[in-house]
Amino acid sequence: MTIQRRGNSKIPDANGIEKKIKRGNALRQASAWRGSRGSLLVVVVAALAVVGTLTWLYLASGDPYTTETLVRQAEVIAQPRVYTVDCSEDYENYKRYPGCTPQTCGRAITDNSVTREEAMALRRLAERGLALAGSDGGASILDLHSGALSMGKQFVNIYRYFGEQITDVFSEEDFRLYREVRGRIQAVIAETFDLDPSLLYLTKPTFFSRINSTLAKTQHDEYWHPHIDKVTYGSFDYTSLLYLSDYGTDFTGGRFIFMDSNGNRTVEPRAGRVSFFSSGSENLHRVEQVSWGTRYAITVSFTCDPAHAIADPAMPITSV
Ligand SMILES: O=C(O)CCC(=O)C(=O)O
Ligand SMILES: [Fe+2]
Repeated sequence: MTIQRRGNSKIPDANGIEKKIKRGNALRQASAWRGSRGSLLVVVVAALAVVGTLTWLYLASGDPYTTETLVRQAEVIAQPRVYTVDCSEDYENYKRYPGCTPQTCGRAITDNSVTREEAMALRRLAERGLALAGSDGGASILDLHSGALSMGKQFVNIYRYFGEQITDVFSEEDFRLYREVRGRIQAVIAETFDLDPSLLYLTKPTFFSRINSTLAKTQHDEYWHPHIDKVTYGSFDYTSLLYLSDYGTDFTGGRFIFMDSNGNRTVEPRAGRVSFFSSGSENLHRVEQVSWGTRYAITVSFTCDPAHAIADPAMPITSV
């Protein structure tokens, strides 16, 4: 007799059960994955919404802090490029001199007042003077008016320290060139700010600066701090800077930066370039740290107060 396997089709064998279990597991895993994929999608969509909203808010409110280059080294500016800014209240703490005290404030740059040849001659003068000593740190100054010269961690008076020897270093021609250039800077400041040039006076300090990337040794080497010239120097009403070397080729870093409430505005030094501005807190500024090379400049500044006027630097009268 044939033994029939009854109900064979209905009762699954061990293999069949195993397969079902595996299929069940696979289905459960797939649905779990579908579930986590769904929540991931929600997170991504939410993140995109947040980023989108922030970007929109940022663009709608305007870039809160920008850096604008007012003039690049390679440009040559024939006519002063003038930017007016509202005058600060600083001038109210000082006696006003009609025809001179800033009423319109601002900043301007020109490459047309001093030639590159004149700038090179002044740079050679600075190189010769500063070669006599110089700071141990990265910033040295030479003030032809007072005679102050950086030496190590302090200053010496070149006219006293070197005596008659100074006539081997500087010539009458050097002082004539300084005077000539000072006069032209005075004229362009007066014209730009609509002043009577005869009511503007050279004031102190007026100095050559040489900056390199050597580590600062004293506070005098820390030229990069933001400052306001009228606060730092008191007598200044208009500051001018005559650059004697080129940003990018003679040095890197060392750009001049106007620090406005809504951003930085930079001037890239160029030999022969004159940058000038009213000296109050409307023109808070700093110099970027020099990262390579050597930067030369002259600070030439003017006051409206005759009591703070100084004479042009001159060769001291040496005894015969
Ligand atoms: O050299 C410069 O560009 C700026 C110097 C300066 O800020 C200053 O002499 O007060
Ligand atoms: Fe300054």
